Amino acid sequence: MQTAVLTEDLAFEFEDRERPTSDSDEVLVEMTDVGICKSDVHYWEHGKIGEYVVEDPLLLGHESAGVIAEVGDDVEDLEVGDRVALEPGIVCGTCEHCRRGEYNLCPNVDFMATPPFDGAFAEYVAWPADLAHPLPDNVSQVEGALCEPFAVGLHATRRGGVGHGDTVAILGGGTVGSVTMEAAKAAGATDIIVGDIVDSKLERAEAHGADATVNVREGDFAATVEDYTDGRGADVVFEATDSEPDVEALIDAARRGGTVVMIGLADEATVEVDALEIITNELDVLGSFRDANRYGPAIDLLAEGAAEIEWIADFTEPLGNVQEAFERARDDDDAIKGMISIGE
Ligand SMILES: NC(=O)C1=CN([C@@H]2O[C@H](COP(=O)(O)OP(=O)(O)OC[C@H]3O[C@@H](n4cnc5c(N)ncnc54)[C@H](O)[C@@H]3O)[C@@H](O)[C@H]2O)C=CC1
Ligand SMILES: CC(=O)[C@H](N)C(=O)O
Repeated sequence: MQTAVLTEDLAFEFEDRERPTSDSDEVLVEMTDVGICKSDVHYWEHGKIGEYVVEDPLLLGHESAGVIAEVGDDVEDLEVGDRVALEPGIVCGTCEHCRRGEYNLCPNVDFMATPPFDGAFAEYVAWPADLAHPLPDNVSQVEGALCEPFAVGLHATRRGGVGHGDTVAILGGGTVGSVTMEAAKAAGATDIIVGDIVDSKLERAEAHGADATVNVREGDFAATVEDYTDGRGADVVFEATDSEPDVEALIDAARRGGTVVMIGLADEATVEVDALEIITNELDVLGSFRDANRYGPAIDLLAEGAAEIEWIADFTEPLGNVQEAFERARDDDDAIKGMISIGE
């Protein structure tokens, strides 16, 4: 089968690899669509994210969907031909976090496209059946692949306790900011303010439900939220940029007793914070990492039309054009999400 491998020298090479077979609890999936995550772009450009270093050839891609080609002997609920979204983290199931249901925090996770674990830039992937989520007829393969970031947004809005009638402010209008906006709307938020540094991202956010936007290179995020809310502040504020987090702006944008949820993973994230502002305004400041048990809700919301996410996908390239696709994902500020189609 064809694969696109990121070599130790950070170049893409096409490698013919043996097609995997499914173990008894696995399905073999013929991949169709894989999103390019900014973490994939980061590995390609820099060879590492934190402690994770590309030391051996690696398949990138962890936002993926495909069609089942083979079913392991012990798999009961899935059939050949089923269209599925693949949840990318294989967890141990026995650590404290797995047992608490917060398996996104499992320290023993094998996560696709995170060294040394291969991702989905391959024609076939053998994957645990319980992480292969069937897609209803009205949920597309692209939406299936984008369930991964959408699940991140659903987890973050759940962490933040977004509820009916809430005002939500989101700093960052890229993939994570956009899916968080969709998740917040689905959770009942009625007022959404988005900040970014790229005008086209703000226009896209407005077209899909943002009530107010601000380019934070020209205007002030917290002041915009304050103006929109007549001085009250937002119930829940999300950090979804890839830059050093402007924690003061996030705190200032939250109402007294409100919540700040940090999602973005900046290279440089050590910041000064006025703890008194957090204490005297009784703010909840929370982190949000990946997701646990959000694929089911993600697929249900898409199937019911309660959320739309396909609009974040701007361009699609075949696996053979992976280099060009990554260059565009890196260079085109107007594009939110690039997709790789496999098997074309
Ligand atoms: N905590 C988690 O579970 C996850 C975290 N992430 C992280 O979230 C961050 C965002 O990821 P994506 O949305 O995929 O990236 P992205 O590149 O699609 O979006 C980032 C957005 O932030 C904007 N931005 C950059 N600097 C800004 C600033 N100073 N103020 C306002 N906006 C600014 C950019 O213009 C862009 O629209 C990354 O750091 C990524 O690693 C991604 C997935 C899961
Ligand atoms: C941090 C990322 O971008 C990625 N989705 C991951 O969960 O590793």
